Amino acid sequence: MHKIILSLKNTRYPIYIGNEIFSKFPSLCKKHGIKPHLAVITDKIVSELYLDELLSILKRGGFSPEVIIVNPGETSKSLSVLSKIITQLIQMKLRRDETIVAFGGGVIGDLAGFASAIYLRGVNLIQFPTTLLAMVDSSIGGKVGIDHKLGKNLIGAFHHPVFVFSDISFLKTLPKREIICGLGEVVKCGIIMDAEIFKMIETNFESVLNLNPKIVQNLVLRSAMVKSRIVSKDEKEKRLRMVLNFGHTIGHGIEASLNYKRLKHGEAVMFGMLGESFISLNRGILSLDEFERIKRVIFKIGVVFPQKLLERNLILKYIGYDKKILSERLNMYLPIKIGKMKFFDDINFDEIERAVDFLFEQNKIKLTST
Ligand SMILES: O=C(O)C(=O)C[C@@H](O)[C@H](O)[C@H](O)COP(=O)(O)O
Ligand SMILES: [Zn+2]
Repeated sequence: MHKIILSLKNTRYPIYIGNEIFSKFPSLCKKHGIKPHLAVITDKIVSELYLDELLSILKRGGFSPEVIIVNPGETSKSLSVLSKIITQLIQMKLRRDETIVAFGGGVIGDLAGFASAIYLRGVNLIQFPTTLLAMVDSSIGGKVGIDHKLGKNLIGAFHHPVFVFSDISFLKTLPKREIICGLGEVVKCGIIMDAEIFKMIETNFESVLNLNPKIVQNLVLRSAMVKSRIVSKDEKEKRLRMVLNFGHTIGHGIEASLNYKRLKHGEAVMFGMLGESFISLNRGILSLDEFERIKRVIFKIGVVFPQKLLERNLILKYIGYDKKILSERLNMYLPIKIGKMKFFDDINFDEIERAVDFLFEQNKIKLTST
């Protein structure tokens, strides 16, 4: 089992990563002083696959878990679902020094994480990600929150977990589409900071998709390290952390325009990365060669740009509501080569428009997953 320490100004916490480490979970909870009474928040899919096992290993370890189950999918990141969760937490009398375990993918991590940030003004959180996307990205760094109908993650907080527990063996039951979503954030880590990650996907794509444990564990580890390094330098996204938003300005606009249906976050981010790389290409700061590499990898991953469902102007409208734009000017990091980004504070909305138009021109993008 590997351990990465995320160090922040006021706290530090470990990210445990390994293959088939599930049984170690209760002893780690004990090591971190977790009280016996805890709330596991999960979704219907994860609960059908893994909840019995989690509950039995927790009970065997001396814990008394209670469970809250929500519907899977981004639409659960809403005020109404959050409110139901809070009601259940009150009814189960979860105390301030007790813990919520976010057991699931990115939606559960964000939603249960946000519940843990606001319930009784904050209780302990353990991030137990079960999807690739959650393991490499959303479980790390403390961003928790829900969506508003006008935009993604517009309501939220920074609330760090006591620890993150990533067992890559959970990926065996993950649908290919979810693996692909996670790969979106992995590719992002490659482009923004670790060219080796990008190369691994370029050259070992089939092994990654077939979940070769050695390669997958390496990708999860390297991506978690990229994320930890960035968050530890800029916890509250004053500047450097904005690099993790690569692909998300356009990506969030696409997701919101579809009302968070049809395209998943990681898929939308892939199109966002392609669009935002196009801005770099147009500015002459990214070579055509590097741009083509990015495009090839994204096309190879084979996500669908559901042109027929998308409306250019709606996407642009939602991009305009994005918090990155709401706060001040259009600031963003753009790739200048694979593995290296540069910050710009002079992006104008025309460039975003042209990038969105470019995505619509990519007729070659296969319609495979709708
Ligand atoms: O942790 C971060 O910082 C990120 O930007 C990671 C993103 O991949 C993630 O989707 C995040 O939730 C987006 O945050 P937002 O502040 O742009 O809503
Ligand atoms: Zn993301």
